Amino acid sequence: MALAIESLSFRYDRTEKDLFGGLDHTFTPGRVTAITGSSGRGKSTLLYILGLMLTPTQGTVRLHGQKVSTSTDTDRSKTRAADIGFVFQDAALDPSRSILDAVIEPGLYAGWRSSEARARGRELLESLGLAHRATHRPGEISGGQAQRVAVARSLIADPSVLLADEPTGNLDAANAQSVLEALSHTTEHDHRGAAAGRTVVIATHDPFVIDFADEVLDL
Ligand SMILES: Nc1ncnc2c1ncn2[C@@H]1O[C@H](COP(=O)(O)OP(=O)(O)OP(=O)(O)O)[C@@H](O)[C@H]1O
Repeated sequence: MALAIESLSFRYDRTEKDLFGGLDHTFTPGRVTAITGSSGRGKSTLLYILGLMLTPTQGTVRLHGQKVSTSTDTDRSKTRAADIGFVFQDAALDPSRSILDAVIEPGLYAGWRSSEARARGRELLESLGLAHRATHRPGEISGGQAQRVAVARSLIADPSVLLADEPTGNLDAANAQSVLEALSHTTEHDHRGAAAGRTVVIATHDPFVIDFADEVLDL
């Protein structure tokens, strides 16, 4: 069991209503789960909780059997760097650095050697159709290309858990397909020797993503 929520409840403040009402779910390694539900149901919030950026009001998040939702800030940051990739809806990239530098940054935080991270960064950009943009600055690429850069960045450290918030929003069908394949593909040379594949969780309204997913969690 890679990632699970147990009796999960969350409120932004006491006057707001509970978003999940004691939700239980186990996310299966090697599978893609689409989180669906109408606007405001808490799809993004659930990703932030799974990504250890928000703490549940009640209930637990378990990663590899460990109760991670209640660990210290330092431990949660370490877990995030080592295990969790996140594709945000509005990824802000440093305008002064190249696309390749933006992509490899989380790999360097996770302890990858620069040469190793750069090689993998180039591979990821290639698989997402962006090899020719590696030396460009973020201001020189389109919205759909920026979305794919955010995807490459989330994958650089080969996380066992990948959380993505509407990663195909600006993409045509061919690019949406390559994003979904990249997100769900685990490299053979996983530096931690982890098996069983990546746990991928995608918050989405996109029927193409819902169709691609192995499982759907409707909020
Ligand atoms: N920082 C915040 N403080 C207070 N309330 C918030 C905050 N962020 C989100 N909310 C509220 O929590 C609820 C869930 O928001 P969330 O963004 O998780 O929903 P969503 O299902 O992802 O929506 P969408 O499909 O529109 O992106 C909404 O009612 C939203 O207004």
